[in-house]
Amino acid sequence: MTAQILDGKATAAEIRNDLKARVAALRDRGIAVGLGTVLVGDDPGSHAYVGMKHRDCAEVGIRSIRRDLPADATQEQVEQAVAELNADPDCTGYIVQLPLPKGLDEKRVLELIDPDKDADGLHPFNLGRLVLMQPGPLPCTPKGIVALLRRFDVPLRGAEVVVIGRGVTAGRPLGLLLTRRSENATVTLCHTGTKDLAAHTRKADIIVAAAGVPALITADMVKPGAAVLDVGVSRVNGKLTGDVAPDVAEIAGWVAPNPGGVGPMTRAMLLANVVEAAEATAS
Ligand SMILES: Nc1nc2c(c(=O)[nH]1)N[C@@H](CN(C=O)c1ccc(C(=O)N[C@@H](CCC(=O)O)C(=O)O)cc1)CN2
Repeated sequence: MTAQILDGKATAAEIRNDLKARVAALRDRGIAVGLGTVLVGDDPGSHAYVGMKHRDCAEVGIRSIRRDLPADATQEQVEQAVAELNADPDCTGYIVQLPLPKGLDEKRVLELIDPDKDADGLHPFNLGRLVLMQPGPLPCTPKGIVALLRRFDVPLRGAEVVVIGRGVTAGRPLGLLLTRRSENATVTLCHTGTKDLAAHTRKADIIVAAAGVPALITADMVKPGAAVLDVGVSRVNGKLTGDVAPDVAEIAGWVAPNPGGVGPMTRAMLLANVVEAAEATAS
């Protein structure tokens, strides 16, 4: 079997096209949409992701607001950037690019974001809404994963899903999303303390690997026909490497590659969150 590719790049382009029309409709009603980013330090990956987010904004007609701070920025400087975006009427929503450099209090920074401008859905208030299944902005990677699975008709209802990684941007909120009544999947959240990972993955209809361990998932760990989504990113000898070994595509039914799978969907969902927030205030 050769897996069908869950093409996040093409799907994200379709979503941006739809968002472009919605941004234009808002503009016709006199409502401008603006996305802000706070980027601290020199991490090449973070710089690349933030650059791509602003490029996407330009394509869709969303105004970009950048606050770039040096690697030695103090907690006060980061909090000041957040306060400025909270107060900026041109900023519909914004994100603080993660991870922040060591020594900065990430939790405190996220808590200072105005929950109504929280384009990442990572403020505790909005994560609480997700737990309570109330409407609100959803974290972009899990929202993108669900949109990708739906776009390619991967069955979710009653599916056994194994998520590997309990991080706050991907694994943990994904478990909450997939167990909503609208998705109705059964989720096992695996992590570094999981005793026999393969015993879990072999039973799964869908595997989402977000551990950041190169080639963690190999073909012998996958049930034939399962969907496998690669979210993890590591650098091996300077080359970006995902969590899923290439031979998995020979046994899986669907594969979300990395790059080209979940990453572009994460960015598309960020724009969607900002547009949805603008539409909600306009109605
Ligand atoms: N504030 C946040 N920080 C981080 C998040 C997040 O959702 N919010 N998630 C990740 C990184 N991330 C978003 O910022 C992200 C990861 C990957 C991509 C992407 O488009 N990747 C491309 C490949 C890019 C390349 O070639 O380097 C792909 O997969 O095709 C976008 C965003 C951690 N931080």
